[in-house]
Amino acid sequence: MGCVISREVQSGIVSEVKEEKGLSAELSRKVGDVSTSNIDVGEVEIQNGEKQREKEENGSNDEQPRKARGERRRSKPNPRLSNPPKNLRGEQVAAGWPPWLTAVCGEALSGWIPRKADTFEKIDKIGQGTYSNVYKAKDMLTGKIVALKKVRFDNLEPESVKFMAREIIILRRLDHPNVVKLEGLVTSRMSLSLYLVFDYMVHDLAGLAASPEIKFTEPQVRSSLFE
Ligand SMILES: Nc1ncnc2c1ncn2[C@@H]1O[C@H](COP(=O)(O)OP(=O)(O)OP(=O)(O)O)[C@@H](O)[C@H]1O
Repeated sequence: MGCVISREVQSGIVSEVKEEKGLSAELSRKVGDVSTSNIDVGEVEIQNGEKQREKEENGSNDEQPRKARGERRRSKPNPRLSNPPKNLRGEQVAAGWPPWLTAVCGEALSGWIPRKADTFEKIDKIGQGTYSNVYKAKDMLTGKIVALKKVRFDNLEPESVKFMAREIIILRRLDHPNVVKLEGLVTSRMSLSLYLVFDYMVHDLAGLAASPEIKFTEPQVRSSLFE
């Protein structure tokens, strides 16, 4: 995302209806197993708990040869060590996020719900980046004008997904008047496509610099070079 310096409106949070089951499944497979169920953890705990009780009832605890310390820890799971990230992913998938996205940037999604693509009306294509096309659009829920950045995934390569995930994670953390704000994401549970929703900026730095009418002051030049 280039440096954009003129803020006009804010967007709402966003999601999409289009279902792309095959592609989504493929990407999930490539990005890694993002199973959202915690059932296996529960079963292990119950089974081990029952085994432990049986041993105590039979008084057979001491009959077993002592295992190495590390092995004992692995065979007796601590209920407090259940996997919170998996729980979080489960909640996020239930909320409508696609598993492949929660797998790569789940932490950056917290507090958001996905918006549907049909709640935006595209007005015009306004730009293109390395991994994206950018559209001016109207948020039909709020009436605000936003910039929708449609991310392209190159042959479902995990690297391009991770690249996009890094951008989301960093933008979600940034809160600075000179950095355009990421307002939300448009996607859905079975979808592969993803739009980032930004405040719409009337101008960008490159456009202003190219304009003969605009003269930057020295402090402005210093500041933009620093950034
Ligand atoms: N929030 C926005 N408001 C208005 N126009 C925007 C906004 N975001 C992007 N654009 C336009 O879209 C163009 C492409 O932006 P994008 O952020 O995808 O790519 P980039 O930062 O130029 O390149 P890269 O993808 O390599 O980071 C920008 O140069 C700008 O003209």
